[in-house]
Order: sequence, then C-alpha cells, then structure tokens
Amino acid sequence: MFARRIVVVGTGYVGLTTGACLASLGHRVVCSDINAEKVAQLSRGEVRIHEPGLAELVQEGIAAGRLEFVLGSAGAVADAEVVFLCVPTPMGSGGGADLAVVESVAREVREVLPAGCVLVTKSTVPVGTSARLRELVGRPDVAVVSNPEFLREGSAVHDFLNPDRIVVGSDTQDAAERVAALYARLGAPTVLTDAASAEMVKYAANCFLATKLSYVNAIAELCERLGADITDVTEGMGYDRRIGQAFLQPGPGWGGSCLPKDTAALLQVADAVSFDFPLLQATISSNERQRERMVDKVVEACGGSPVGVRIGLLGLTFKAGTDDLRDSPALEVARLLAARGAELVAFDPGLRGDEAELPSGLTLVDDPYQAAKGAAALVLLTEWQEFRTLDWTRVAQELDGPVVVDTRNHLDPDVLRRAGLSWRGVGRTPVG
Ligand SMILES: NC(=O)c1ccc[n+]([C@@H]2O[C@H](COP(=O)([O-])OP(=O)(O)OC[C@H]3O[C@@H](n4cnc5c(N)ncnc54)[C@H](O)[C@@H]3O)[C@@H](O)[C@H]2O)c1
Ligand SMILES: O=c1ccn([C@@H]2O[C@H](COP(=O)(O)OP(=O)(O)O[C@H]3O[C@H](CO)[C@@H](O)[C@H](O)[C@H]3O)[C@@H](O)[C@H]2O)c(=O)[nH]1
Repeated sequence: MFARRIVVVGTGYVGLTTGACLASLGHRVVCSDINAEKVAQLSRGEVRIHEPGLAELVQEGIAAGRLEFVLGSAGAVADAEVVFLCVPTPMGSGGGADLAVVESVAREVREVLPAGCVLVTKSTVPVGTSARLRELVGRPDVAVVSNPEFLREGSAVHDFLNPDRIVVGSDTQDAAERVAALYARLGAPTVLTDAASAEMVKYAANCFLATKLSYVNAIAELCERLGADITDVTEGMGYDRRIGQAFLQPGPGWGGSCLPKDTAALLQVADAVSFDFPLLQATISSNERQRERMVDKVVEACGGSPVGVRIGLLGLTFKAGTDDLRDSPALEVARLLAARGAELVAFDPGLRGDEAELPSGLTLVDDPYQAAKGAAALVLLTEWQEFRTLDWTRVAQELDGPVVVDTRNHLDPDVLRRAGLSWRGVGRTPVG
C-alpha cells in the first residue's frame, strides 16, 4: 500500500483522530478547518480535546512531516487523492440531519478537486447524501464514497486503530476499494457495499445501541418495582453471546453528540418515506423519561422539594473520559433541577471551568468535596473512575444530608454505608 495524499476537512473529534491516525499509518495528511485559532494550535501540536493518545500522534505526525494543518479547504485539496469530510451534521429543525456544512464544503472544493480524486463522507449523513453530493459536485471524474466512522469519544484513537469493522460504500466500486485500501494495515473486517447501505449502517448501529440502552433502563425501572437487582439481571443477560455484556449499564439516559441526533434523524428519514417507526420513537421518549425519573429520585432524596435546596453533583459530561457536554444527560438533569429551584454545585474532572453550556443556577467547583459541602444530597451523574475512591467519610462530613443518588450504579453501596451514608441507585434496592 503506497502512502496517499489525503485531505481531512474538519478537525474535531472525528477529523483530528482520522487525520492523526492516517498519518500514523504512513499517509501524507493535510487537515483543514475554518477555525483559525484551532489551526494555529494544532500546527503547534496543541490538542485541546480530551482524547488519550491523540496529542502524541499529532505531534509525531507533524515531526515526521506527514501531518499539517491549514485554514480553509479549497487550497488544501489541489493535489489530494482522497478528501474526507469530517464536518458537523447537527440536528436540524424538525429533527433531521442538517447537511449545510457538508454541502458548503462540497461547493467550496468542487472546482478544485483534481481529476480522479475521491470525496468521502465520514460525517454521519442520511441515506441519499452521497447521491446528492455526486450531483452537487457535478464532476464525473470525482467519485463519492461513504465511509461512516464508529469511534467513541474518550477512546477515539484506540477505536480508530482497532475498529470492529470498516464500512465503505459507493456506486463506484473502484473508488470504494481505494478508500478501503487506506485501512488495509488495520486488518479489520471490511464491508464493501453501495453508498445507501453504508450510510444506513451508521444509523442502524447507533439507533440499535440507543434502543438497547432504553430497554435496559426500562428493565432497571421494572427491577426497582419488582425487587429484582439490575446488576445481576444484566450480568445474566450479557453472558448470552447473542446479547453481550456491552451497553447494558443503566444510567441517567443516553446522550452525547451522536445518539440523540442520529435517532432523531433516522426517525425523520423514516417519516419522509411514510414508514411508521414506533419502536424508535419509544427509544427516544423512554430516554427523555429516564432523565425525569432521575430528577424525581433526587427530589425524593431532598425530602420532596428542591426549591432553594443545595444539591451537589458529581460529573456533568455525557459519559466519563470525555470533556464533551453536548446533549449530556447529566446536564439535562441539572437543568431540570435548576428549573425546579435547586441550587447546584458541581464537580467534573474533565471540565476546565470556561464551558459556555452550563445552566444558570449551577456553580462549578474544583474538587468533589466542595460539591458536597453543605448539600442536602449528592448526585453522581457521570461515571468518572475517581469518584469510586473518594474519601467517603470526608464526603459524609461535608454533606448536610445523608443521601447519595448514584444514577450510574457506579459506587460501592457498602463503602457508603460504612461512612454513614445512604445509597440510592438505579434498578437496585436502596442501601442505608
Ligand atoms: N464525535 C463522535 O464521537 C463521532 C463519531 C462518529 C461520527 N461522528 C460524526 O462525525 C461528524 C463530525 O463530528 P465531530 O464530533 O468530529 O464534530 P466536531 O464539532 O468535534 O468537529 C467539527 C469540526 O469541523 C470544523 N468545521 C466546521 N465547518 C467547517 C467548514 N466549513 N470547513 C472546515 N471545517 C469546518 C469545526 O471547526 C470543527 O473543528 C458528525 O457528522 C458526527 O455525527 C462523530
Ligand atoms: O452501557 C452503557 C453504555 C453507554 N451509555 C451512555 O450512552 C451514551 C453514549 O455512549 P457512547 O456510545 O460510549 O458514546 P459516543 O462516544 O457518543 O459513541 C457513540 O456515538 C458515536 C458517534 O456516532 C459512534 O461512533 C459510536 O460507535 C457510538 O458508541 C452516553 O451517554 C453513555 O453514558 C450508558 O448509559 N450505558
């Protein structure tokens, strides 16, 4: 496999990981972005997102002369063999994927793409987008390929370099094979298909994961009502290889930059072809209910009313191991509590304190004990490993009430009980 001249458009979680990892596989990569400050930082090897191993790969790529960062895409693509679009496709009004950025980049580069170049959508885009881009680009000498990305935030580099599979779809077989060849060294199973099917794989996978989680959260609620223990139930389910242990952890609802927008987008796509999809609709509405259910648990722990009550929060990001607050269930629970009049004090080890998205009525503090100080209840919302090993006797001394609501079943109830605290989890019998 010869090194390819690759351009990656967009240097977010997906684009930067893609660029740095492809450079580490030996390709020559130029990453472009419209954010001048980001381009300047990345050119100096400074990575501002929390992704293990990413800064090192970026610095190695720059030092080896295989990775560079530029402002704007038109200049970058002039001698590209493959151009990856890794730009945002956020939820638009009405729930569908907003393709404005994808299309604007396609317009920006269409006249300068060299003949024989392949334009690849790595952004998550609805079925039909490749066909639409082919028309928009209007160049018979430029192929369009769908190559959805499946990495998770917090383990982006690991996931990219150790993928469960590579999916490449195009109505131009030769172009699909050229894109698949870029990943040859990874030795992953590769699904070569048409563009529509590749686009569909991404939504089908994310919506399946979301449905699995909504199902588990519903079973957890049922366990609570029937006196069963969700931890034992999911362990018993997960040994069945057809089910598997992954994605069986109940929580405050699923969130993040992908599952919420992708479930909404598939629902909209289904609607557009008059396909009634009550299963996916229920997956989404159960998730909204799950967040409200967590709020009810917290309110109960505070004695029935949160008005003017100080509540400590542990974790705000949408899961542990990331600094991303996009569509975070923790943040939504915080917003709902603030709207009901609670005074919130939160600690999250992944946040720097300059985040714009924090709800009003919430104060971010520098350590977990400050979050507990004077609070009527403490609520764990994100499963950061370090929360397990807090000095729970000290936490109990700081708190003004005895209850810890653990929305992730992350803590050891016996440790809390020994510290004189009461533990309230999800789908499990309360302790203390
Ligand atoms: N975050 C994930 O875990 C993940 C995983 C798989 C797929 N995806 C999909 O990948 C796509 C990108 O997601 P992300 O999380 O990396 O987004 P992001 O918001 O982290 O990054 C997007 C980047 O694109 C840049 N950008 C915006 N407009 C641009 C333009 N016109 N030209 C050049 N650059 C531009 C932004 O400045 C930003 O750096 C989305 O479609 C998302 O659904 C995300
Ligand atoms: O057992 C579990 C697993 C996850 N979650 C929650 O589910 C959400 C999503 O988690 P995860 O899938 O790990 O996060 P992402 O990094 O958003 O990754 C998802 O979305 C990406 C963007 O499309 C895809 O590439 C990944 O394959 C897909 O897992 C988070 O709120 C998690 O806390 C649970 O509550 N219980």
